[in-house]
Amino acid sequence: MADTLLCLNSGSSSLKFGLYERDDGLALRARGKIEKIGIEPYLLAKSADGEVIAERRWAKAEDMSHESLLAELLAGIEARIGHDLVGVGHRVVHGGANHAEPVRVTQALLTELARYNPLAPLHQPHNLSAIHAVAALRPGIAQVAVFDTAFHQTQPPVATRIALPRHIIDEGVRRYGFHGISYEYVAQQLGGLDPALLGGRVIAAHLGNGASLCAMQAGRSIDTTMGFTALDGLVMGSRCGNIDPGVLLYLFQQDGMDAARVENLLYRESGLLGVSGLSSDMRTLFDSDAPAAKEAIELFVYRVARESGALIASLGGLDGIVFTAGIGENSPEIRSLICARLSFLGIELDEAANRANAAVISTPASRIAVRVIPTDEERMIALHTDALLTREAA
Ligand SMILES: Nc1ncnc2c1ncn2[C@@H]1O[C@H](COP(=O)(O)OP(=O)(O)O)[C@@H](O)[C@H]1O
Ligand SMILES: CC(=O)OP(=O)(O)O
Ligand SMILES: [Mg+2]
Repeated sequence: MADTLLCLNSGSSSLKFGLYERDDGLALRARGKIEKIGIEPYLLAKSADGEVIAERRWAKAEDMSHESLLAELLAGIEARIGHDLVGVGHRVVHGGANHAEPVRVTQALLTELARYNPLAPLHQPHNLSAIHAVAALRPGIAQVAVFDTAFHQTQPPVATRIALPRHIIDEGVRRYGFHGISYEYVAQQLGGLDPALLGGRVIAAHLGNGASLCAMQAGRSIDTTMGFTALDGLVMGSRCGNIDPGVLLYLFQQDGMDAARVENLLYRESGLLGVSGLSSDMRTLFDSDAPAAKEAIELFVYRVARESGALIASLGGLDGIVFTAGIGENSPEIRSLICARLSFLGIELDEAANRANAAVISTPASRIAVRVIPTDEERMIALHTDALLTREAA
């Protein structure tokens, strides 16, 4: 039986996974997602050729913690493919300043990473609890942490600096950037599809539930819209993005909110959800006739274009845009609206290609190449986990 790797991407309300065969060039054996954790968990897993291999809904009364759901997932996987799991790779959203590469999980690492829980409250505690759950269920199995921050370690110091007094900066208060696993995968794919473009100046737009832009020069991150935390930058599903810090003072001083209330407001009640008053989900907003839903979409697009302008200045020009993640891969309307706002750059969209979610959606005459590259964070985690375990065994 072939050695397999399990890769986990655990978020606030979802747990995505991929299962890869090590000796077969990391061929995908199964992938899936548990959604709506904490509400009404729903598992859908498919084989590499798309056959449904597991589907389950949990009733409200059942134990549906991340840990118990992961236990069921592991049992289900092993019932199907046997006991050949040799390693588990995890997306860890915040790696702080010390990790430019994936690392083997140790007790000391877990202690270090738990310090970042307050800096990524929607992700980090779940990332770490998945690691603890695997350690409890399969003691001794090799676990690898792959960081969302690592790809951005190539940013120049000026891009990471925050204009606060030195003693605060010295505490590690700086811009890090996130979605790095996705950006690294997109850069690799782009290198295969269009090496000349990868060698140039590119904005990669990861537009999902969390959303950010990455300015890439020669395939490396030189700037990004997320900063110290994954709250910064674009308008997101339920996060506000870039905000005047004076608003926070107002909330504390005038509205009398405490830190926990403000954290909840900024991470869970704002963004598309806050502006629309309806939903954090872009599809729901498109299905709605409510003026507030339209305003939320308009603001999302406006801010992508505005932040793109900032990154184009960081790059000193622009050669291409790559859209990825849930909205970026699947919403021709959003891509078209963003590109219309940026048409002054000489972008010309091929509307038929855009509607078809084609790989290239700009016309041959367009001064800027516009592409769609589906991201695959689980596969990127598998590549890193495999490479690290191979190095260790050598
Ligand atoms: N066809 C579509 N049109 C518009 N938005 C879409 C479409 N498909 C998915 N999305 C949006 O993608 C977002 C989820 O993106 P995803 O990358 O899966 O998020 P995450 O991994 O952060 O949970 C949701 O807002 C969802 O509505
Ligand atoms: C970092 C981040 O925002 O991730 P996600 O898009 O998965 O929420
Ligand atoms: Mg995501």
